[in-house]
Amino acid sequence: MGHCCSKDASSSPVAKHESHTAGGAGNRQNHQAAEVVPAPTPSTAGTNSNSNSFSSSPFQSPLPSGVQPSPSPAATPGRKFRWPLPPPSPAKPIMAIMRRKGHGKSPRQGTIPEEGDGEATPPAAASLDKSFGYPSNMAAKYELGKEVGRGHFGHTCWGKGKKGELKGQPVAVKIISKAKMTTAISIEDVRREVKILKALSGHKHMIKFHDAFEDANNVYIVMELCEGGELLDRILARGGRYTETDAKAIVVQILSVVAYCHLQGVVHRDLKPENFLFTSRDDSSPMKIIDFGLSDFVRPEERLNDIVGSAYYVAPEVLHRSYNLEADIWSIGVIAYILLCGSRPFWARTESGIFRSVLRADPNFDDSPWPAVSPEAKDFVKRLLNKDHRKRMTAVQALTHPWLRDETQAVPLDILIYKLVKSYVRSTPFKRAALKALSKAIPDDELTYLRSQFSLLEPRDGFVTLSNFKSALVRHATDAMKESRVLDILNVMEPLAHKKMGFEEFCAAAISPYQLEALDDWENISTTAFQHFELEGNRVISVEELALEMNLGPTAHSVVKDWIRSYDGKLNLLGYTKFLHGVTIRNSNARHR
Ligand SMILES: Nc1ncnc2c1ncn2[C@@H]1O[C@H](COP(=O)(O)OP(=O)(O)OP(=O)(O)O)[C@@H](O)[C@H]1O
Ligand SMILES: [Ca+2]
Ligand SMILES: [Ca+2]
Ligand SMILES: [Ca+2]
Repeated sequence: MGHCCSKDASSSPVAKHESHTAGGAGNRQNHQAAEVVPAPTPSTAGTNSNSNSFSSSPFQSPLPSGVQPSPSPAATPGRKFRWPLPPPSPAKPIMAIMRRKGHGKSPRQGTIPEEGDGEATPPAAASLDKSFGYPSNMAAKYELGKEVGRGHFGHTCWGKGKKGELKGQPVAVKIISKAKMTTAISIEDVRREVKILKALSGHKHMIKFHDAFEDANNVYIVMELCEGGELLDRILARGGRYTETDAKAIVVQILSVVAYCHLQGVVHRDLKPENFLFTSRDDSSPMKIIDFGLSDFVRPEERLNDIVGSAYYVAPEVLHRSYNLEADIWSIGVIAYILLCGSRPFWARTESGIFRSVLRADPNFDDSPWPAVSPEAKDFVKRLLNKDHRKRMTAVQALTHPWLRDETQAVPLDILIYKLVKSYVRSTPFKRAALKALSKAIPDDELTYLRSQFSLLEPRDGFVTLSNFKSALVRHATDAMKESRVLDILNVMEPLAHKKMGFEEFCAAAISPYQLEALDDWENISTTAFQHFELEGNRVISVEELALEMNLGPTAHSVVKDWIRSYDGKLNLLGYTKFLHGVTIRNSNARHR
């Protein structure tokens, strides 16, 4: 059902977005094959339970006769049929009404955000300051032409430089109406969009920013013009499915630019095929990432809590209001899934149905074409679509995954190693011994990644210290990194200042037990690791001491008792793996730390 029905539709931002949804879809149909049917918007969902509403899509095989699609995949775990999913048509933003920064609501496991979650308190529009400090003389520098694209927040026009370097050059001008900036948050979003575009311009898959202007009615963002259309349109034109080779070329470009954003402490929060543009019509044209309208700066350890993005692509932890960079990785998983099979991994007719699916349903990897997809590709997608954000690969790790690995390409620096090494140098000797044993059991695939990261730290005589970590970050810093305060993490890595770390110890420091646990081979890995631990690190430990090591309260004593062998007072295998994870008993159902 419509999500804005309980609110004053005329003034709610949702209503505005809804109307733009319609405009966007109509616009798209003009330049696309007529048979492409966008997914139903929630406002039509309640009245239309007919599976034939998608029958004209090029991706559809018809449902078995008499089978009604369930409105919620998650609610029907034992179902016999998986209905064919609709095509990946333009996604609309998650209802703006759920957007509440710093809203005191703590994430609750298993709750699904609904309309009205988060109070809608439209501030007096008159009190909003809509001046950005951008120059107003756009007409002097650029000529404006016809519309080339439209989103929910703005439309984009063709333009041409009138003077200077860009004289005679085509550009794109995204026009964002000030009338639609009805909250302080939406104004801040535009300010941040410009700031981020400016700071990140430079990567080869990043849209190049030229200028920002404003007048009484609009903000204008002048940028490089991409003439090859959206990735979404190419997916649709191909009938939804890419060969693995073609999918790889797309996914590598996405990961490469997202790895760059992430190192700078920028989370995009709206990764979807609509937000990647090809520079030219050419089949082999490179792609550029656009639309930082929902992006934010984030420190490595910070948790963001506002629910933004597009429902089909939103990560579960975003719905739980506690997330960081890994949320983007989930969205890339959704895109990769779509490229490889032509359907969405999480789908339902209503927004809350999609959320339920995101939170609880396992994507289908069994039906056609999945049996014909390589095991590496499947493993790749599964490791992006892990519901536990701690188990997900980072963008850099994904680039070094066997499905994509390319020895000829430079691997970017990964902020994850800073987080992990930081925890390592601040942990107890017993924990470090446990991690050292684990590092001796890791598969070669993981070593490729670790080697690349270690060499990016430019070790001297095989050793790194805090200054190596510092200069590696500084070497890659843009203005965005100042804003996101990524460099702050170096302050808490202080124990490394007077310590030299060789590759062996780096491996122990820069591995994540959570990520390793997600591997099919985890049982073998942990058993082998435990054997090393038995030889070198397993010492006698009391229940009290173990609880202390793991930051557990006295109530946990009865649980950890079972992790210690009665005959010699050392950890057993179960205790070892639990200890590695640092499970907190009381919070073991809270997935966010
Ligand atoms: N640099 C560009 N060159 C060509 N077309 C562009 C460019 N930037 C944006 N567009 C077109 O304009 C559309 C809208 O731009 P953008 O995605 O930035 O707007 P938005 O309103 O924030 O969108 P959304 O609804 O996804 O939030 C894009 O989907 C694309 O088709
Ligand atoms: Ca769009
Ligand atoms: Ca967009
Ligand atoms: Ca946007």
